Amino acid sequence: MTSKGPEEEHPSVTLFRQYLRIRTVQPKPDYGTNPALSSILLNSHTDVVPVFKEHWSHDPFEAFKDSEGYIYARGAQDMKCVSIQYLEAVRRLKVEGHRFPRTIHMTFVPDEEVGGHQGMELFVQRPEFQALRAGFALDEGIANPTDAFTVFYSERSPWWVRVTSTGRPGHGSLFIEDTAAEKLHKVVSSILAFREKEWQRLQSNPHLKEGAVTSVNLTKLEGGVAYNVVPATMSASFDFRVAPDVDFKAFEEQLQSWCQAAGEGVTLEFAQKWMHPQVTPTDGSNPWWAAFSRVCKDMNLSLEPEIMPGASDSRFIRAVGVPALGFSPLNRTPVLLHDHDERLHEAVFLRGVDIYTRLLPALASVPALPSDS
Ligand SMILES: CSCC[C@H](NC=O)C(=O)O
Ligand SMILES: [Zn+2]
Ligand SMILES: [Zn+2]
Repeated sequence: MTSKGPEEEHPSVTLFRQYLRIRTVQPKPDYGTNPALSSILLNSHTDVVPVFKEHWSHDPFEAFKDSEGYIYARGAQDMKCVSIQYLEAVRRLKVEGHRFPRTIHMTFVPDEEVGGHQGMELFVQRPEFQALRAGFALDEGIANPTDAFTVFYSERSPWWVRVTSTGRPGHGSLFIEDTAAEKLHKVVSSILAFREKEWQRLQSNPHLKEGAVTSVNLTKLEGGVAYNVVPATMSASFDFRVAPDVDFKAFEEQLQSWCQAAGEGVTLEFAQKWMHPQVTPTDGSNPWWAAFSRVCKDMNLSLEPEIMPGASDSRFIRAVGVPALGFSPLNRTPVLLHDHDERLHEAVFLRGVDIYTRLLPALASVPALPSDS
């Protein structure tokens, strides 16, 4: 009755024995932790994007698991998987009685999918965020269909630009000069020519990944009231994602000059203009990268470091000086974030828990850094 094998041991006894193993011997007790060091922040967002239910094979909020083990749901990849993988890894490490020098914090934030303006953007400015004393953060990445894992060290900056063109109105049957439409057409042509140039640059260089060039899409055209009325105003909206190595001032001047070249009365306004691109180094100069990549090497995981094409909450974290990596431990998985039939195989999900279970001890044990004092 007293002595059982390790599998059968009462969990309370296991916990007791783990506690006994911590050498809290005076006069230099090893309490295991060092709250003076900066912490590790595990961030995830809780919101998900909308669904077109009719295009789904299963109810996107049922989390249906098929006979092969694929779990279908909105958020299966982006990014409810990561939230639970963090929690499960932390739970596992706690159950095993591990203590680390650095504290691990988890944040579950709202509104990432609509820009984070009421979420992480505000939170990083709050005293509660400062109180976490984050030294390094992990946040979401994107699945990788191959054997490799993608890790993001920077992001492109979202610039949402609305170009408004004003011109002479009149009857739709006449050759009216200086119309809003023809001037808007010029700006649209200039911007779409720039798009083509960036696309070609990406296509022609196999070393460049999507996030390394600037993308733009024409996403809205507005204006007009009737077939036979030439409107005095028309507008076009563009979603630019500006690569981190671009000279932002020169780029804005380029946009202005395209508007000016189109004629009088063409102006632009920004609905979103991120101006603080930051790069988290992925070399030996960054001890967080060293710890992260060392674990991946030890686990035989191959990494593909990239610039995130879209925008995540990482940009707010990096902008307040906290290095961050965007990493969702999802390989051999088609990229289905924001798509119909978003799904994740349960084995990939579980493997991700294993990966965090190895990553977190390494990150939370990075020795004291100059930035810690
Ligand atoms: C730029 S604010 C919107 C943020 C959004 N993030 C995830 O998709 C994105 O469009 O990248
Ligand atoms: Zn996301
Ligand atoms: Zn998303």
